[in-house]
Amino acid sequence: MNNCYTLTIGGLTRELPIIPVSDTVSIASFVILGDTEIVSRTAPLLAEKLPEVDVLVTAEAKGIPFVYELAKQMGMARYVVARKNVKPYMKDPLINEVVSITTQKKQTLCLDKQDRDLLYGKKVALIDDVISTGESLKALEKLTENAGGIVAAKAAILAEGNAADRKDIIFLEKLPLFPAK
Ligand SMILES: Nc1ncnc2[nH]cnc12
Repeated sequence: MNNCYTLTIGGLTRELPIIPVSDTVSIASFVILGDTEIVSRTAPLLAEKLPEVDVLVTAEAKGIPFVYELAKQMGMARYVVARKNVKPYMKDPLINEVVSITTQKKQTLCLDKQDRDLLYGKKVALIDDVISTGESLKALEKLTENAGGIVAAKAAILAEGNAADRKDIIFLEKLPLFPAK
C-alpha cells in the first residue's frame, strides 16, 4: 500500500499509514484501539518477557486495551490507568505533566486516590503501546514513583526510533521513524 509501513507482529501483518507529526518527522501510526487480534496475540508474548510485578500501569488512552488483556493474562484483577484530565470524581488527584510526540502538546497525567493506594509500595510495570521519545514513559514513571510505586519494568508492544536501542525497556518489535516530506 502507498505510504504505509508493513508491520508483522505476533503472526499478524498490519499496514500502518505514515503520518507527519512535525515539520521533520513522520510516524507509522500504530493504533491498537479496535484491533482485538493485535491485542490478544501480543499480550501473551509480552507477559512472557515481563519480570514478576504486582501491578501494571498505563497512561490513557491507546494502551488501555492492551494493559487490560495483559493484566488478565497475568492473573491480575486490577490495573491502573493514569488519566489525562482531572475528573470531578477523583479524590486527591496526583498530577504530572508530559509532552507527547503525537500531539506535540503538554499533557497532564494524573492518578486518583484509589490508584495511588494500588501502587503504594508495590512492584510496578509501566506498560504502553509504543515507546518513542520516552517522554510519556518518564512522566508515567515519575507519577508512579510519586505515588510510592517501585518501577520494576517498562514495556511496550513497539519501540520506535532510538527507543529500540534502549536497554532498560522490554518490547516485542522495533518501529522506524520517517522523515516528513
Ligand atoms: N507510531 C506511533 N503510532 C501511534 N502512536 C504513537 N505514539 C508514538 N509513536 C506512535
